[in-house]
Amino acid sequence: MSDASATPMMKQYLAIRRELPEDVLLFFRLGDFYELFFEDAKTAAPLLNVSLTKRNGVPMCGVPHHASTGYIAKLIKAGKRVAIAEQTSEPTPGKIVERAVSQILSAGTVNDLNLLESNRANYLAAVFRAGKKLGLAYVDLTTGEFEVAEFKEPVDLVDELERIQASELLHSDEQRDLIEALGSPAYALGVEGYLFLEDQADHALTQHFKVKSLDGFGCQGLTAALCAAGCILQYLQFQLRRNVDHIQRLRVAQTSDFVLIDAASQSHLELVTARGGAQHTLLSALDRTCTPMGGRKLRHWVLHPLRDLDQLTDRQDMIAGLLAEPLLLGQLRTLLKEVRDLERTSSRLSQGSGNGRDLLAMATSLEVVPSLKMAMEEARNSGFERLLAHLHDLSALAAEIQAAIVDEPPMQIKEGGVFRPGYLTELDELRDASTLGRQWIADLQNREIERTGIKSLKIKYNAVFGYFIEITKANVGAVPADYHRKQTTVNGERYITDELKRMEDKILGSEERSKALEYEEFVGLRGKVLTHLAEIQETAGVLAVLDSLCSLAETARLFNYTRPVLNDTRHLFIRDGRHPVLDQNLTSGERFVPNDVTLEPEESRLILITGPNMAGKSTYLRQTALLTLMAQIGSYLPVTSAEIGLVDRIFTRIGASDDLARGQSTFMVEMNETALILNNATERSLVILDEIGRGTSTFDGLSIAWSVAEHLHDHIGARALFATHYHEITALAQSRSAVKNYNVAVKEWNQQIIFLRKILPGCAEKSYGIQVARLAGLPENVIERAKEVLAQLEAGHQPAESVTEVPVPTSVPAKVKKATRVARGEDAGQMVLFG
Ligand SMILES: Nc1ncnc2c1ncn2[C@@H]1O[C@H](COP(=O)(O)OP(=O)(O)OP(=O)(O)O)[C@@H](O)[C@H]1O
Repeated sequence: MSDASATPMMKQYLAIRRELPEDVLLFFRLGDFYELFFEDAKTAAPLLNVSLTKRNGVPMCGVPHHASTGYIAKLIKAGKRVAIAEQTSEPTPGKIVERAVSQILSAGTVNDLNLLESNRANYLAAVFRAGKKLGLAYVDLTTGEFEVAEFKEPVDLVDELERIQASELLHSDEQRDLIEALGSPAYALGVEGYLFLEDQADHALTQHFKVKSLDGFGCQGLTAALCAAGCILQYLQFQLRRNVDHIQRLRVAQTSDFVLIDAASQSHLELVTARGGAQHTLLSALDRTCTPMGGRKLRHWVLHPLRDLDQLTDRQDMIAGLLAEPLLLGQLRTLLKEVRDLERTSSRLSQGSGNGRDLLAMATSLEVVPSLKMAMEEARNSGFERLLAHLHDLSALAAEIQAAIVDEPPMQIKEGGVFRPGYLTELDELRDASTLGRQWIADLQNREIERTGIKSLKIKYNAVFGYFIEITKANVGAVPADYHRKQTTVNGERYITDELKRMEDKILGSEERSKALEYEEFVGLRGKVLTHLAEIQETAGVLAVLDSLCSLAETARLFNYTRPVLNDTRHLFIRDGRHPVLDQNLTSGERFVPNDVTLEPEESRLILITGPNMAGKSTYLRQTALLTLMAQIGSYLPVTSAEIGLVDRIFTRIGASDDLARGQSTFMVEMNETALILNNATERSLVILDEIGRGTSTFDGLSIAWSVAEHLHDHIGARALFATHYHEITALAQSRSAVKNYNVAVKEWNQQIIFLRKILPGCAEKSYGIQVARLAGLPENVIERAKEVLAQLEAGHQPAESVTEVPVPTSVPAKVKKATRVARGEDAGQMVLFG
C-alpha cells in the first residue's frame, strides 16, 4: 500500500512498521484490540489460531487487549519477536490518537511470568570473535544477572552455551561463520555488526555502569566478551526499548572455577534434561527447594560444580549444620515457602512493568526475612554468618507496602482499586464522591419513578453516552418535559436531564481523578521500593543460596546421605554407592544394589568393566560420574563413605547421542566424543567410557578401544572407568600396573541369567548376549540358531547351515507357513539334512 492512498491511521501504522526489523510482528493497539496487518497478520493468524480477515484489501487479524499475554506467549514460543505499539494520547474528536512502540518482546527478554519457567534462568546471549578469542556475554533480564566469558575454542563455547541454554543468541551479521561453527542453533539471531564495535561497546557499558573503565569488574583485556556485552546492552536499550536500570553489575564468569562438563556429557548424564522426562534428572533428585530463586540457583550449581575446596567445604559445613538441627531445617524450609520470586518481581518493577501484585509479592517475601534471620542467628551453624551479612531486614518497607496495597490488587495499574481505603485521604474523598454519586443516582431513579409513575424507568450507564434514563416504548407518553431525548432504541427511548448530566460530570470526574491519583501513588511507592533495589537483590541472592542448601540437606536427610571427604588427591573411593536418580525412583519391592569404586593413581587409575548386557555397567559408570559431580556441588552422597579428590573435568562417552539428527553416523559421533576426551582430559579429570568402538567392525573396534585404554593409562593418567564387551582388552591388566579388571556379577540358572548387580574384581567370562536377547523376546528359533553360530565361532569355524528343525508357530498365517515349508524343502518332498 502506498502511503499517499492510505488512511491517516494506516499512514501512522506504516511509519511505525518501517522503523522495525522485518521479522518483528507489530501489535498495533486499536481501542480494545491489538491488530496485525499485512504480512504480520498472515504470519501470526495461523500461529495464534485466529481468523485472517481483510479490510479495504489489507490482510489483518487481531486479539483482545486484555487477553494479549497468552497470544504473545504463543508467538514467542514459536520463535517470533513482538513489538507493542500503544496509544500514547487520549482520544479526542477529530484527531488521530498518537501511538508509539513501547517495547519489543523476544524469547530471551520476556518478563511475563506466564512465559517463563520459574526454575530456570532465561538468558539473552551474544557471541563475538575478536582476533583468536571468542567472547560470550549473557543476561537474565528477569533478575539482572549479567556475565561475560572468553574462550579459545568453539567447542568450549558450545559447552558453555549448552550449560546456559539461552533463549536467544545474538551474533554479528558479519560473523556467520562463527555461528556455523557453533552448530547454527535455531535461537541464533543476526544483528548489525556495528552493535559489536569495540568503542561503542565500551561507551555503552561504561555509561550504563557509570564507571570510567570496566577494569573494576575484572574485564581487562576481554575485548571479545565486552563487545558481546556491549551488543546486548545496546540491543536491549535501543532495539527492544527496554529499561535496563536493574542490571547493576557485570561479572566475569571464571570457567576455570568450575568443573567443565562438555555438552555431550551434560546430556549423557541427564543433569537437567532427560530422555525419560524431568523426574529422571539429577536436578530433580536433588531439588527440594521452596522458592523459584532457590530452584534456579540449584540448577546453576548442578551445571557448575566447583573446583575450589574451600568453597565446597563451606557448603558442606552449612549442610552439616542443618542436618545437625533438623528442627531448624524444617523451620527454615517452612519460612522459605512463604517467599515469592523476589528477583523477578523486583526486576519487573524496575522495568516499569510490575503491578500491585508484584509489590505485594515483594512485601510478603520481605516480611519473612526477620524470622529467617532470627532462626539463622540462633542456629549453631557457623557458615550462616556470611549469609546473614547480606540478608537485609526490609520489613519496614514491607509493612509500608502492606498498609498501602489491597489484599487482591488488580493486574492493571491505571484502572484504580490498588490502594486500601484509609491509606490516602484525598483518594478516600474522591472514592466517596463517586460512591455518593452512585447512591445519588440510585435515589434519583426512585424519585423519577415516583414523579413519572413509570415503574420500569431505569437509569443506566454506557461509555458512549454516560448516564441516561431509559423509558420503554409503552411509557414514552408519560415522559416529563424536562427530559431531553438522546437516542431511540428498539425497545424505547433514552433521555438525559440537566441534573443527571451535572452529577455525571462529578462522578466521572472524581473517578478519573482517583484513578490518576492511584497511578501517581503507585509510581511513587514503586520508586521508593526501587531505591532499595540493591539490598533486595542481595537478599534474594542469599535466600536462593539458603534454599539450595536446605534442599541438599533435606535430600540428604530423606535418603540417608553421607558427607564425602573432599581433598586435592587423585583418589576416588566410594563405599556402597547408589545411583542418586535410580535410588529415588525404584518402585516398591525393588532394591538398588550398592557398589564400591576404587580409583587412585598408583594401582587403580583405569578400571575395565566387563559383564553381560543389562547387568548394570552403564548404571555403575554414570553413578560414579554423578556422585563425583554431586560431591563437587557440595552435596552429601548416597554412600556409606567416600573420599573424592577434586576433579577438573568430567568426560563421558555413553551410548548414541542426539547428533544423529545432524546427519553424523553413530561411529563418527562416538569417535568425535572420544577425540574430545583424549585431547582435553588431564590427570585430574574423570573419564567415563561406555563401549568404545561398537559402531564399526569387531577388529577395528577392538583395536581402537585397546589403544584408547592404553593412551588413557599411559599418557593421560586420568581416573577412568571403561566398560566394554571386548573381553580381550582385559589382558591390559597384566602389562599395565594401574589397570584393574572388574565385572558385574550374574548367576546362571536353568539356562537363564540372574542379574546380581554387584561389581566384583576380575573379568567376566561370558557376555550372555544370547540370554539377554531371549529376555528381550527374540523368537526361540533365532535364539537357538544364534547359540549354534556362537559355538562354531568359538571353536574357530565358519558358521555352517542350521541343524535344528525350525518349528512352525501354530498361529502364523497360511501364507507364512507355506513359505517356511518351502524354505525347509518339504514341498519338494525332500528331507533336507543340514550340516
Ligand atoms: N546396582 C543396581 N541395582 C539395581 N538395579 C540396577 C543396578 N544397576 C543397574 N540396574 C538396573 O539394570 C538395568 C540395566 O542396567 P545397565 O543399562 O546399566 O546395564 P548395562 O550392563 O550397561 O547393559 P548394556 O551392556 O546392555 O548396555 C537398568 O535398567 C537398571 O535399572
